Amino acid sequence: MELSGKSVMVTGGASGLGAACVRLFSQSGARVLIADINSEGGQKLAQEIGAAARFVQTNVVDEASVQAALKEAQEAFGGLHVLVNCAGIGLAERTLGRHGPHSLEAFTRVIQVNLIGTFNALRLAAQLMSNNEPNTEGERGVIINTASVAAFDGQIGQAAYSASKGGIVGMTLPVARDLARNGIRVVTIAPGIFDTPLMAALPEPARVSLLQQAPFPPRLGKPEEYALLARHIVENPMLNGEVIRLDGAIRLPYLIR
Ligand SMILES: NC(=O)C1=CN([C@@H]2O[C@H](COP(=O)(O)OP(=O)(O)OC[C@H]3O[C@@H](n4cnc5c(N)ncnc54)[C@H](O)[C@@H]3O)[C@@H](O)[C@H]2O)C=CC1
Ligand SMILES: C[C@]12CC(=O)[C@H]3[C@@H](CCC4=CC(=O)CC[C@@]43C)[C@@H]1CC[C@@H]2C(=O)C=O
Repeated sequence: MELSGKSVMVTGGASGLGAACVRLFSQSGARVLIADINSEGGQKLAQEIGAAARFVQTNVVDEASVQAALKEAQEAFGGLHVLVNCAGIGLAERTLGRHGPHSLEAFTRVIQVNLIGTFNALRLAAQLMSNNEPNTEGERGVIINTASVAAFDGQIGQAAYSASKGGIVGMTLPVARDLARNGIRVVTIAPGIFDTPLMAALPEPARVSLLQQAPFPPRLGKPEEYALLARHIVENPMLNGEVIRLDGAIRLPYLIR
């Protein structure tokens, strides 16, 4: 699907990987709805982009909140062709720590935002996309999810985070199969380690240690590199039902030192 003239919603679009998609997609001629819980960052980015962008404060976990964002896409842009799911949170907590077992509340929160929030946004977006006129390939929409390499090589302290990302990996194929009859493709990106505010939460020694494990290129990924792959997924109709690692060949060690 060609991006130019299309309507895109980016959850978590106020920061990091999502913000890079907002910038690249709007430069590519799309109109972009930034759907993020962070209103300060979202409004600032929408102002930076200008007429091609809108911000709607959105909590991906909440059905009414996502519906309100989609209503804005319908009213401001005439519908929705592409959803990029980037909203997510991190957590580091051992299953059995010094002070007792993992907090069930924290585990539930990570699953809620990362996994259920992704499904909530994609199911509601798919409904809106299904109203689109198909293009010559029969495509009505494209959905891009964000997992993590932690879905495959989760580290100590990442039970909740890895479970949430593993859930996104696991639902990619069945959701793509479900939506095939609607002409909607579904692809998940599993990033390695990217230079974003989420990553900045990691203490410097841990960052250095992780970078020493990066074969090539020996650096953090740039958010623009994530956005380049997201744009390619939109443009390439053969990509569907797949999880693509974008990681410079990194394999996470079992422990961040
Ligand atoms: N930065 C990295 O190295 C990697 C990031 N990821 C994943 O990529 C995605 C984007 O991460 P980054 O850009 O690095 O993080 P980030 O922290 O820069 O951006 C995440 C955005 O999600 C928003 N958000 C959080 N909870 C939300 C909610 N309930 N509803 C709506 N928005 C919400 C935040 O306000 C923030 O703007 C996340 O799902 C993360 O797990 C995966 C692998 C590596
Ligand atoms: C999620 C990821 C790996 C992590 O677990 C960390 C997170 C950045 C914030 C963190 C700070 C900590 O003190 C503990 C670990 C963590 C939750 C990292 C951002 C990207 C990493 C990832 O998903 C890799 O694929």
